[in-house]
Amino acid sequence: MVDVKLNNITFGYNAEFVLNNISLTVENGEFVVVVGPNGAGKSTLLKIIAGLVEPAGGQVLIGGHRVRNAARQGIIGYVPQHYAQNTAAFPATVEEIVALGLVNSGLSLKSKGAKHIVSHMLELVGADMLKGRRIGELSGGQQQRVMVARALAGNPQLLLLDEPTSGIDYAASVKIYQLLSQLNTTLGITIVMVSHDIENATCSAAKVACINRSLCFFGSSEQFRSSHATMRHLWYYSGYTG
Ligand SMILES: Nc1ncnc2c1ncn2[C@@H]1O[C@H](COP(=O)(O)OP(=O)(O)OP(=O)(O)O)[C@@H](O)[C@H]1O
Repeated sequence: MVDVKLNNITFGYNAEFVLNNISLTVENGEFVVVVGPNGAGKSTLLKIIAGLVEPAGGQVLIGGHRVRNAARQGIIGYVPQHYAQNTAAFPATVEEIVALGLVNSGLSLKSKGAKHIVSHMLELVGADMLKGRRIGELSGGQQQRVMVARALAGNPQLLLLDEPTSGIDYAASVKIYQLLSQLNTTLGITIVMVSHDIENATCSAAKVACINRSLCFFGSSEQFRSSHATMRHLWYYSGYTG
């Protein structure tokens, strides 16, 4: 378990200002969903937490360490956005994809130990029956489960997920949220997830961070759901007029 501290994070792509002075703390073992309209900077913020993008200003601390050190130590598991769409023609099997999560573990990916971990991770996400299948043959929901298994293989203390249910049907989405809740409560993994599915995500996550380039709201999911002001702010900036 680790906590995540964002201190005054600021970022822009070229001339475009994307994140403005964002500060928040995700406590040890907490499950936080990041919501906000399209273009709000959610994916960018997640990439900064993952250590994939360097902020222009401010600091990210994961368990008290600078994010680059945490990434090197394998503390972070990251599931990127739209993975499913990028893999259609990819020839690797599910087992091979999940084994990639072990590249920093020091284990040979062909070793018995690696195979054991891969099987265990696939069991954990309910995808063990898929292990010999090619990743590109799987449905979006199945692929997302495999990607969560890959992220878990490195034994992360922090799991970052960028829209894990995008393009996935309602029933499969609910199963993925249930899986994440279970991983959070049984393994104590800290989770930060970007999602547009406010209804389901706020049922699984204990806290919500609503951003629209700045932090608009950070508090409990119950508070968020009952806060009409927050919802109005969110929809106003997303162009929603209903
Ligand atoms: N690599 C990039 N180069 C330049 N601009 C980018 C890049 N990635 C994102 N942006 C811009 O930064 C802004 C924030 O993008 P980001 O993907 O972080 O938003 P988001 O909240 O995740 O959006 P969505 O909900 O649509 O996925 C957008 O205006 C986007 O066009």
